[in-house]
Amino acid sequence: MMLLRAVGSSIGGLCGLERWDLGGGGRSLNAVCALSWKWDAARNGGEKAFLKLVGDESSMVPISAAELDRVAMNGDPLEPGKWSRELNSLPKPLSAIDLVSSSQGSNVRVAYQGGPGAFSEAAALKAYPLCETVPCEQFEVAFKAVELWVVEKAVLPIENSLGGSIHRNYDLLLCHRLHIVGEVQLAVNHCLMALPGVRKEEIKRVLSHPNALAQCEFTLAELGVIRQNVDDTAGAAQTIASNNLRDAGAIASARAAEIYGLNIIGENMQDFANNVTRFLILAREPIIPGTDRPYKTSVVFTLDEGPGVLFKALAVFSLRDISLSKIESRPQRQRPLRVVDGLNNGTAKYFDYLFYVDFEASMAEPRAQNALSHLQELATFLRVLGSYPRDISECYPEDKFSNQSQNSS
Ligand SMILES: O=C(O)C(=O)C[C@]1(C(=O)O)C=C[C@@H](O)C=C1
Repeated sequence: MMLLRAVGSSIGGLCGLERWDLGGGGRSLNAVCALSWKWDAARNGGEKAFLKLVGDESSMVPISAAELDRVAMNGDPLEPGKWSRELNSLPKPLSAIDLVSSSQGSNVRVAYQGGPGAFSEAAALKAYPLCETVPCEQFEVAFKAVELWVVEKAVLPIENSLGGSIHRNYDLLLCHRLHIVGEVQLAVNHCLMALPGVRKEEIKRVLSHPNALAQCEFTLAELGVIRQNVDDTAGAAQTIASNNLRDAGAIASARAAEIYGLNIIGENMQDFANNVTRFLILAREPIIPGTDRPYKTSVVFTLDEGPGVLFKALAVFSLRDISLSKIESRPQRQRPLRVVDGLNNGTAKYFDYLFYVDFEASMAEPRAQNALSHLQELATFLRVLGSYPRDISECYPEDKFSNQSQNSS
């Protein structure tokens, strides 16, 4: 079964999504007919239109608005012989070179929260060095951008070594049906920056993302400045530059200082030098997990009440020698309290939780499959969020982190 998707998007956001089932074998002619039919709608909306032929979901071919123009100029799509030229523009078989560039993210659009120069953009570029990064105002917009085919991937922060979990993204993982296909760990060096000529002593307030301000809490307290939350670190730098704020500094990346023309007046502002943020890479489709490298699997589940249920749930992993790398619990928002019959004193009300667990095995391994079928017997709800390669790359280019952990052991 061949599918055709056309996505119209304007610079600022998504305008529409269409999906046709073309039936088997209709890839060429039917696809082009459907394209010229769709062209009017896309053009009239002043949109940049993309056509994606989907055999398996990985063989996407975007067609530009100029190509759409050319197809439309050719007139009646059913006129015999008209389409032989168009057939030449159909997807070509992948070459080894295509595979190398696609692993680098060439032609991949990656959404992140914040503006150019945000740490999340750096994480997206670490994951896909050749990708096109797409800034989003909120985390939720990045989730939706993937769901609505505006981008192929989103890279979003999930935890930081100083600040802990980014709970909003745990909650959003459950509200959306995206899959975790990878992770990126990024060393975060917070710089204090201000307009050229402004000295540290002149700064009365510091603007940044709340997570960034929290990571610099002690340092900023020593400076005695007022802290002001903004949507992202790069946005803080931009606000100072565009409003010519001489009494304010921003906590952001060195790249943000460069982009917005600010001077760096303090480096490594975070309370501990080795500050790392872990990001998740999200996509519409899961990857097929392998066993060729270290993998991680992320699941979320709920449990009934009863003695030792959480202990039993976690034992399914230890029984099979599977290490857990992270446990997080979040209250169940729609049903926060669970009423339980108390022994002697009537009923008690407890918070009801969702448990998020990352374990170090691939879903391709029988021990992981067995652990999850065991967990399913105990859980009232279980969802696999993704099984993906662990980020084992150097986080600090100079390997500062591992030297220090060796020294301290
Ligand atoms: O504001 C940014 O630059 C971001 O990318 C956001 C964010 C976060 O949400 O934690 C990402 C990395 C750092 O931990 C600080 C801020």
